[in-house]
Order: sequence, then C-alpha cells, then structure tokens
Amino acid sequence: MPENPSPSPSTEFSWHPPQQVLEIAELVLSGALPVAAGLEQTFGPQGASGLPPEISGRLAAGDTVVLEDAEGTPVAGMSLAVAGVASGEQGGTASLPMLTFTPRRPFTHAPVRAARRTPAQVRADLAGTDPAATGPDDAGSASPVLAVVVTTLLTAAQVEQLRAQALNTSHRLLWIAVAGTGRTLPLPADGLWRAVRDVAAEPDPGAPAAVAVPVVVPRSVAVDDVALLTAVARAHGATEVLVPGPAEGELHPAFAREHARAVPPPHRRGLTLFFTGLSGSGKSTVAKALAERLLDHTTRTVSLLDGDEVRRMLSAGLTFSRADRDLNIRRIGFVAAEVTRHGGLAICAPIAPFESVRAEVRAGVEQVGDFVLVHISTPLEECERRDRKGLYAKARRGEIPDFTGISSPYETPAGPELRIDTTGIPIEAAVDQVWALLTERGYLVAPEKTE
Ligand SMILES: Nc1ncnc2c1ncn2[C@@H]1O[C@H](COP(=O)(O)OS(=O)(=O)O)[C@@H](OP(=O)(O)O)[C@H]1O
Ligand SMILES: Nc1ncnc2c1ncn2[C@@H]1O[C@H](COP(=O)(O)OP(=O)(O)O)[C@@H](O)[C@H]1O
Repeated sequence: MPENPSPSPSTEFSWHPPQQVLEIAELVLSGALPVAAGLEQTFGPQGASGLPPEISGRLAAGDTVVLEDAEGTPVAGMSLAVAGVASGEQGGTASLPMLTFTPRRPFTHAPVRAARRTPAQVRADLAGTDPAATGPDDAGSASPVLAVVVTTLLTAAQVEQLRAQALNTSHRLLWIAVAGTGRTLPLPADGLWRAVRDVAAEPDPGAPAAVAVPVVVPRSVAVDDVALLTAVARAHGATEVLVPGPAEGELHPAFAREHARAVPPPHRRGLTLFFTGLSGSGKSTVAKALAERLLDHTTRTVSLLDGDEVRRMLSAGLTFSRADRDLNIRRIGFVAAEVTRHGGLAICAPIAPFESVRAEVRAGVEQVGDFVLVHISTPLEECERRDRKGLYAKARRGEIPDFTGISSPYETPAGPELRIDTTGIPIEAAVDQVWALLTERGYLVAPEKTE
C-alpha cells in the first residue's frame, strides 16, 4: 500500500433518490431529525449501501452526493465526511461512511408547501417569541406542550378528549398533521392539513390558543414510526407526545368534510376509459360516438385522446418500434392521468399492443382516480376486411414494417373490464355496451340529477 497517498480531488455525484429520501433529508435540514436518525432512515444500518452502486462503489471521503428533486433541481448535498470502519457481524469489517446533509436550496414541490414552518419557528410560536430576534436554536418553549401527531382521521370524541387532557394537565396543544410518502391515510396531505388546521383554530374555552403545523414524514420501515414521530414532535417543542390511532365513532366535522372531499362518488371521480385493439377494430369510431353521447346526456367533461390524433401532435415523430410505441402510450397515460386527477373523463383510443405498458398506465391513473380498460376485440380478419385506410394491404405487401397483427405483435389484454367484438354490430350497439358499464359503476349521472 502506498504511504501518504496524495488526496484525490473531491467528486460531486448527482442522485435523484426516491421521494422518501428527499423527505427525510428535509427533516434533517430543518432540524426536525438528528443527522444520525436521518441516515438510519435513509440507508438503514448498512451505511451508504442504499445509494445506487454506480455512486457507492466510487464514493470517497470528501465527496458530495447531491440530492435532486424530480425536476433535476439540486435540493441537498450529502457530504461524505469520514470513511469509518466498523466491525461486521462475522468479525469482518465493513465500511460505514459518515454522511452529513447540507442544504442547496429549499424544497419547492413538497406537499402543503405554503403552510410549512421549521421546528424553530414552531417553538417560537409556542413560546411567543420571535425566532429572528432570539436565533433559531434559542427559541425554545419552557411551558409544557402536548403534541398530537395526527396520522389518521380523528373522531369528534377523540378531539374532545385530547383537548380535555391538555386542559387538565395544563399543556398547550400542538397539532401536527403528518403527510409523506407511503402513508395510506384516506386523505391526501393537503386534506389532512386542512382538517388539522381547522381543528386547531376552533375556540377551546379556557385553553391557550393551539398551534398547528404540517410535517412531512415518510412512512418508514427501518425504525418504529411512533419513535420517529415522537422525535420530530419533540424537535417542534413538544414536552408530551400522543399519536392517536384510528377510532370508532362519528368523525370530527373537519375530518368528515375532508374525507367526503377526498373520496367523491363515482360520478364526480376522474376516470380514464382506455380502448385498446387492432387498427380498424373500431376504437376511434366507438370512442367518438361515446364522447358525443356523454356530452349530450351527462355532465361529464370529456377529453378524447385518439390514437391517430396523438400521433400527429403529442407523439409526432415517433415510429412504430416497440420502444416508441411504449413511449407513445406512456405519454397518453400521463395526459390521461392529469385529466383524471382533475375529475375529468379521458377517453384514449390507441392500439396499445403491449400489456406491460398498459399495466403501467393503469397503475399511474389509479393513483389519482379510476381506470377502465375496454378491449375492442374485433378479429384481425374483420379488421383486414374493413381495411379503411388500405394499410393492411400495404403491410401484407411489406410496404409498412412492424404493422400490428401482421408483422408486429398484439398482446391480448388478460383482464379488461369489457371486451367488444364489433363484427356485424351497429356502432351504437357497441357504444351501448360501454354506456351500460359506466352506468352500472355509477360514473354517469344525467344533468337533471346533479346538484
Ligand atoms: N406499423 C404500424 N402499426 C400499426 N399502426 C400503424 C403502423 N403504421 C401506421 N399506423 C397507423 O397508426 C395508428 C396506430 O397508432 P397508435 O398510436 O394507436 O399505435 S400504438 O398504440 O403506438 O401501437 C393506426 O391507426 P388506427 O387504425 O386508428 O389504429 C394506423 O393507422
Ligand atoms: N360496431 C362498430 N363499431 C365500430 N366501428 C365499426 C362497427 N361496425 C363497423 N365499423 C367500421 O369499422 C371501422 C373502424 O375504424 P376505426 O374506428 O378507425 O378503428 P380503429 O380506431 O380501431 O383503428 C370504421 O370504418 C367503422 O365504420
């Protein structure tokens, strides 16, 4: 081994980590979580082995890993301070690098951004001091504070009991709304925050004004959740911490309101209706006739993403290679998910011949609303007999390469919500079948029935 190796210049690696790593980094940077706990959460006991191998394999003391958000904006740097050596389980040794977090710029896309405050600001609020005057670390609250860490819907009785407990033990209430990756609460982060904020703002006779703050903590597997939540609450000035679990009984009105808003009835939920099938099977024809009927007879807003049209605009320039087809379908899925997120009805009608990307689109849409797959299963012989655009004839002559059904595969969907063979049936009969499904599932309400 060479003696006194000359120090190599430090390297900066860029890493777009899973969202929960960014959330942990933000907790550490805000002072809500000690660095060691943050690293434990991020990487587990294996040190930096949670980093992608192309980074961890090359990382040396003094290097920096820059965390980037989904847009590629650097949000924090993790510097490798010391490459320590610790004993491994079998008596061997394992390198456990020590990492530190340093801020690059504030997180800008985290949930409930506008309402967020640092632990120092919250402690100052509780103490009635100005953090700018006292400095971030001095702004402590001497008086007893009971933090209620809200991770679930609260009932009216729970809220009343928590208030009584705080009053009886002379604690001021600090309500913490917990959002973050992997939380399965039936409320989105903003809904939970609105409910918690409104509960805290309600008059509570005889008690000092409560303080409320949203905190983003990903659901973690590495450390017991309650321990982590307690540490975070204490950093915000809590002297006592409660993490109420779900309870039976009537929801507190603020939670009931947000719950009703988050889970609307089907006719107010966003939906993607995704047609798939061979060229000439009838996707566009049925989709267009259905869109017209929906606009005539319901209050739904409809966005039609037809295969041909998308190819001219959104996917102009793409070929019919497998990779380009998948990209085309991903783009359609992205737009459809946005329409769905906002409560609209997106009707897509591409060939979408591959099962894996259809499943990907379904999964994406189902994060924000509902997804219904309709396989227009008109057989190849009938599509070829129709040959509206003369494409099958050209494909047979070898003039169009990779033509679906001829020289490129079509994977029949395994579990569509509906299958329609349009051979020998009128267009309106095909539309009727889709209409019946949408009605049965509660997606359609006639205009006169809506409020
Ligand atoms: N090689 C090849 N294979 C299949 N289809 C072809 C091809 N070349 C051009 N076309 C025309 O493009 C339309 C299909 O585009 P899509 O975007 O729906 O296809 S895909 O979902 O990306 O596979 C399809 O339109 P539809 O008939 O409306 O389905 C065809 O007219
Ligand atoms: N029941 C039916 N539903 C849809 N299309 C039908 C039906 N019967 C006949 N057709 C004809 O089949 C052709 C389907 O073409 P198109 O809708 O463009 O298919 P795709 O979008 O799947 O390529 C049209 O010419 C249409 O008039």
